[in-house]
Amino acid sequence: MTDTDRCKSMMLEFDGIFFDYSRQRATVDTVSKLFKLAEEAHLKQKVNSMFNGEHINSTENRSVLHVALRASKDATINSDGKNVVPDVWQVLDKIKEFSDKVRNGSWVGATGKALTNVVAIGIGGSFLGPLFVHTALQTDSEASKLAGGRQLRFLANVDPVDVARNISGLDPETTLVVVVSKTFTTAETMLNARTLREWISSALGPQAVSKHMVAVSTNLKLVEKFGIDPNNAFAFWDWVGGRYSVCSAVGVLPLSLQYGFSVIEKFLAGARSIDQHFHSAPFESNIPVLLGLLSVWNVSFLGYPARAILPYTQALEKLAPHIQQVSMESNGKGVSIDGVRLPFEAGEIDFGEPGTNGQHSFYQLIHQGRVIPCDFIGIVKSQQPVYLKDEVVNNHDELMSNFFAQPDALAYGKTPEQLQSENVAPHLVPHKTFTGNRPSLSLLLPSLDAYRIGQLLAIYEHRIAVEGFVWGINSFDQWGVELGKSLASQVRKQLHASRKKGESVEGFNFSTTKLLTRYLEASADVPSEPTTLLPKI
Ligand SMILES: O=P(O)(O)OC[C@H]1O[C@H](O)[C@H](O)[C@@H](O)[C@@H]1O
Repeated sequence: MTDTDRCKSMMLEFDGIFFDYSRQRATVDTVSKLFKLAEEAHLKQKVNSMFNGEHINSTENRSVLHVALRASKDATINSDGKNVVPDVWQVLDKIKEFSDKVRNGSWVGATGKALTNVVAIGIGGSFLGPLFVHTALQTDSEASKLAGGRQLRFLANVDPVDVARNISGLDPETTLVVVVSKTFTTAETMLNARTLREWISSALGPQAVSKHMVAVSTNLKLVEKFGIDPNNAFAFWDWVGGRYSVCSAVGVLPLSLQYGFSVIEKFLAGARSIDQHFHSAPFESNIPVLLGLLSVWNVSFLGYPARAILPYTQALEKLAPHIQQVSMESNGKGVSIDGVRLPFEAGEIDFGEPGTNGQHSFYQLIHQGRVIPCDFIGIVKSQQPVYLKDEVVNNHDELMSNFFAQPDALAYGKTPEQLQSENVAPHLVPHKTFTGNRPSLSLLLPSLDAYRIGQLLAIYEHRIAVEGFVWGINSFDQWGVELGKSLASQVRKQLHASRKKGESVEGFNFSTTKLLTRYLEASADVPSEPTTLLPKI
């Protein structure tokens, strides 16, 4: 087989997305062995089980049906014997109605002013996906026109500095707060929600809360208990994992408030297109399956534990942070789905930055240090073309020159012989040598609008599921986040007891006792009496 034949067989296209994996360290034979591995792992059956609503998240006894969130109205997707699609569309219709009202000014704040600013409070899956999509849409021409005069901000960290940043320059009279939490118990989100409730009610009176705060949750009882009108709550379901929830009200509500429902409907349609492809295409032409198998190849067979996500557009600057959660919370597991300790390491270390910024930061390590398989993501038509008449190329071509050059630099490198023929000083030859043979793959999207963003999201979601299915783990639970939470609540109790009653630090190991004591002593001037203090910025 010639190299051209090999390359040809490692390129494919689906619905406008061009995928080239010819720069992987894999032969055609490797790929067919990976298909055999997928068969051994019952990949096809596992994918079908997911789409059929079986309880594949066995440790939480739940189905995994984020695909139902973007199903068309007439589709049937069952969970526990019930078609969930009508419920999904009932919420989507409610979001459309509510977001239209807020956007056209028929839903106003307590003082009669239109609500032009939205602060979405949420963390983890209730934050990263919506932030990624928002950041990607901000510079899209259609979406940005529809967002004219409106602001969408995200308050995630429990750090009061994040509160200060989020309310800076905002007027409670024109602000709508959307509290987003699947459980409605997450400590960070609930404290931030109480903080912004105070911000609103101290400015406009407690009765203003019903006009200025709405919620997205699976726990509607707790929403009501918090003081949010249940009519202003937008539901989703326990078969939607937090990190897979951007297509539920978690993302659709804040994004529709900012851009209008019609734009977000296109985003859902893009994700749906990939869902259908993933569900039905044979492995050889299935983009998420190939991506997932190649990741397994890189991690488990070649021993490269990390992956760099390198989109060549600033609009995708929040893709890597979102994928970090989807991938690392899903596949960072130590035992198989049956609870048996894995004889290999699952999961992948994900990080990334948009090109070209990353090139001036960590690419040195990728070119000459450790081997990090790279995802290069390029866009054919820029969201914001710029062309200066005296320049050699337009600005997007300049960006894309790097998108095309970097994978070859990684793949082919530069040999000492080449350097010698360029008369490089002998003592510099080892420093200037590039070993090459460093794997990457390229995804080329025709443009970056709501539809393409939906496709990209679903490609990564399904790729990560494929990896988990092949590794034989449960990609849909996250028990590893619990221990830190319970230890934090022990610390919280201690801080309360020490500040209010002067109790000394007890029950912690030597190191934590020392650190806590020092922290308490050095911040003894912090008010311990109940006074309400809000950031002033
Ligand atoms: O949406 P919530 O219930 O507030 O949860 C927010 C986040 O909490 C935890 O950190 C989980 O590990 C995440 O998966 C989840 O997205």
